[in-house]
Amino acid sequence: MLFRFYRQLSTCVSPSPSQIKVMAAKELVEAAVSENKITIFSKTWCPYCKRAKALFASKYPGVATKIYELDELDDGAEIQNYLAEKTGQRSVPNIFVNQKHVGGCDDIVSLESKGQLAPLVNV
Ligand SMILES: N[C@@H](CCC(=O)N[C@@H](CS)C(=O)NCC(=O)O)C(=O)O
Repeated sequence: MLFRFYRQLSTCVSPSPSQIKVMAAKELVEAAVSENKITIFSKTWCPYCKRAKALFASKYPGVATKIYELDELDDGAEIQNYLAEKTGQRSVPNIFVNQKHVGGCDDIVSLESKGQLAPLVNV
């Protein structure tokens, strides 16, 4: 009886392994966005991600860019879920420039073509 009570209590107060993964994903995203000038949440096989990574590499080669390949991370699904919650965007690439969410590939291609990406990068 007492054992069952303690077991129920511990499931209430200590997070489950899946809850821990969700919390870790949130922490990773928040730390990545706050610590890096450019952060790209990507997937290795995604053509839009390849285009976005190539754009930053060619136009802003000297700017530190942190890339997370979600398909290579254990908690990639949780990171993608948290990004959807945080930004309203589920697709990759999901890109942040100087802590600002700028969207996906089409968004940065459009900003770059209008000369509006450089001011965000070079603040
Ligand atoms: N218009 C978006 C298209 C991005 C897109 O369709 N990405 C696909 C991968 S290529 C995606 O996120 N699919 C859902 C998923 O992988 O969970 C952009 O320019 O970034």
